[in-house]
Amino acid sequence: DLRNGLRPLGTTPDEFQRDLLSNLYYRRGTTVESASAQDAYETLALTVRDRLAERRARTAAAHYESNPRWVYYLSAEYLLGPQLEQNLLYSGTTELAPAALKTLGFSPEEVAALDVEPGLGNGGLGRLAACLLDSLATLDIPAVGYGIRYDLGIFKQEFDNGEQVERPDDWAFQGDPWEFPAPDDWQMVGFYGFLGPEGWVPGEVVHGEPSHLLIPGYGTETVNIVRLWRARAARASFDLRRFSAGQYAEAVEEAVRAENISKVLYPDDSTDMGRELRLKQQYFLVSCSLRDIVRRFRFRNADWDDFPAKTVIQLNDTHPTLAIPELMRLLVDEEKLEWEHAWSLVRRTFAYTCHTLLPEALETWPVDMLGRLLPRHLEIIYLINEALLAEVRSRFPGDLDRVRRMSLIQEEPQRRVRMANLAVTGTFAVNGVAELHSQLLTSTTFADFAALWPDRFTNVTNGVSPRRFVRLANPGLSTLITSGLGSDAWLRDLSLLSGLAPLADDPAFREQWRTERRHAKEALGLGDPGAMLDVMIKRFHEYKRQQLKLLHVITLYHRLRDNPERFGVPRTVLFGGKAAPAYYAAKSIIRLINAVAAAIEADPKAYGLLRVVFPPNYNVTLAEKIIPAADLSEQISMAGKEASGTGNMKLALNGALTIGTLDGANVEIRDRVGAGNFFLFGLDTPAAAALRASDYRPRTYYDSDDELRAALDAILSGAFGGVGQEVAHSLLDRDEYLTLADYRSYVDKQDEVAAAWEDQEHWTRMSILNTANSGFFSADRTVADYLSRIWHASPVRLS
Ligand SMILES: CCc1ccc([C@H](C)CC(=O)N[C@@H]2O[C@H](CO)[C@@H](O)[C@H](O)[C@H]2O)cc1
Repeated sequence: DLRNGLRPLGTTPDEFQRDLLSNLYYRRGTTVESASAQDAYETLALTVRDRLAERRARTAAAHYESNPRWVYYLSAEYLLGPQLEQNLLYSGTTELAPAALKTLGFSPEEVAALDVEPGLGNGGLGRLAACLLDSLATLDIPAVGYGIRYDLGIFKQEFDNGEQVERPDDWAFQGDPWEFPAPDDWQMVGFYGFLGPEGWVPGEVVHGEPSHLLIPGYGTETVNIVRLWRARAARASFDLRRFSAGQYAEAVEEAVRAENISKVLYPDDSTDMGRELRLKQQYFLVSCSLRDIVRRFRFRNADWDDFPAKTVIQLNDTHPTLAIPELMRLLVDEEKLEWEHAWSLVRRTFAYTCHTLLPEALETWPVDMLGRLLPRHLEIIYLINEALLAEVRSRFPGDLDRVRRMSLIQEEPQRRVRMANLAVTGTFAVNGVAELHSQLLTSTTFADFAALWPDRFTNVTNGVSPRRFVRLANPGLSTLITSGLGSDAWLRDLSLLSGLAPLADDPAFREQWRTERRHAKEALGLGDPGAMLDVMIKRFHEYKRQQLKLLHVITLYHRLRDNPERFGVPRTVLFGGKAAPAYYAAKSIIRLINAVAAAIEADPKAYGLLRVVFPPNYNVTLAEKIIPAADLSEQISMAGKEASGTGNMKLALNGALTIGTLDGANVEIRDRVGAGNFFLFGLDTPAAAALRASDYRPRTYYDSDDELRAALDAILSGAFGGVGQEVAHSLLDRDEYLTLADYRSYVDKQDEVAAAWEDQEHWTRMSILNTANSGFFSADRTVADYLSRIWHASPVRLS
């Protein structure tokens, strides 16, 4: 191993420079004279990667040595973000890169622009997975993330005449210097077929080929991995006979069919579309990953009874829930364990995190589709259901409704398998992602299961990586925080931020704070740095209520035109986010926002007072630029709908003030930063639910509120490029998420925001206190909670 003759890679500028050049020659196969920016980027990446790979080798050796309890994170999505800056920071080579690149004739900015992020996720769920992996490594926990290596990630968003258009995201067409292909660890996955006397006989077999990316810990030696599976046709599937007969398409048909499984990420983040290919993707992920997990277990263990002691598998929402019947199949059909024995192992191995409250986001699969694709798994699900319903009947005799509600099989209108019920039944722990969310799960979505298994339910409030979303995204403010606290220990213990609170009373520190924030706004270059930057960045969904923010913008515009004294302070409103391609209502809101933005931009009266900007293709890279510059964070979802939110945490940590409802983690943010440092408005969850359940008439709000009526009438009249009437109609007729009911409270609260902004000393004080009191929202704390409440794994420190 490393100590035997392998010289550790150097950390001096010369050694780094030398390694960069040798990588340019020997691994990139080019010279300084003819090196392109892409050559420079890839060479730098390899040079940095080597230093992490060295730590990876030592980590793997230590993990093998200690045969620890492993945390396996199964997720259909990972939003890892751009890798270069992070790996430079985590390998301690940030300072070495600029000089070395200079010898190749390129600047760090030129090269960083080529650092394309792997967009292997939609939004919150995918980014949370990435933040948790970062914290698992930083806390030296033996862990592996498993996912799918989609060829095409989340679509690129462009605007055509204000309309969202989707372009394929071929993120790795240049190859990815950060990944390690490991085709030799391939796995076989079966689909379709029939149940013969000897068990399941698959009708189609594909290969899963893994590659992994390094997940370095910050301020520690540990380097874990995320293993991503890519579908390939089983060996030699190319049909030479057909090819030589000129049937070229047929010759590669099987290969294309196989590769399609990991071809593209499904861009929906809240509605179950029930596509068969998505089900194939989910089974492909869990089958490859479980075989790999069993292979790793077998390295050091022989007794199946040790499996739950050595292994905890976290299901990131319902998407990998097929792992439960798949492990049952492996243990019963292949390892020949007794059913009950296998079931006791399975239930002690899996845990499930639910990330939503929207009924339409809870996945259900048609029994006939699942039965055709995975006949043995349907059989196993039926057997699991039998045992479940027997337990329900014995605990709640005669309660047929409860049996019907809890069954893994929905009978009406179509027979479908309820993946959330299966996830709860086959796991030892179920958690929501914020206090309010977890409460609502046990009082609504999973109330029946909470009555049956109360101890199974817990909460783990989300968190975010302080390294990526403060240190890397906001280096200026980070330096000021470190100087204010006297050390950068806060990067590994974010609770230390509380030491900033006294500095909120220090005018000099406040001045520096404002200066750093101004620099971030200038760097963003979207709107006048002196204006308040009011930011709403998240996926588009009617429950998140981008439409409410838009009604406020139109109201401000009307005030600006009709009674400027009520307008308030110069403001730039920034929207960022994608809508699922098939989500028509969300795309209408995007189009209307762009139309309103254009109308205001074209109105000289608005110049310097009000501006709406909507940079396309919001992703992790853009988030890192926008978040440090934001003054006001819009967290305005209908109470009871946003499971947690994580953008809210990133913005508060960077000193933005939040205007928000008592929803998701907003509740905990407000509790920690103090009610005086948070702009609360709107109906809370019980009030919203009551109004929703009553005969809510949105039109009454239209009739009784002049400003609201004026705003909706403007849209209806086609004042904004003649678009958006359908948005206004749906608000007046249905308004499922109580936008009109919360309008007045919101607009009035925004007036308070404007008044607060007038007093910059007061605003800066609140800004510093938001950062100081948001240490709780570190993903390190989140992982520590998962460890103490669910995972119970221990760190393996490298000597
Ligand atoms: C079936 C289609 C589908 C795909 C993805 C999802 C995700 C669960 C949606 C998601 O990203 N949820 C978000 O998860 C974040 C991390 O926990 C939370 O902070 C957000 O509140 C939640 O909306 C639901 C349904």
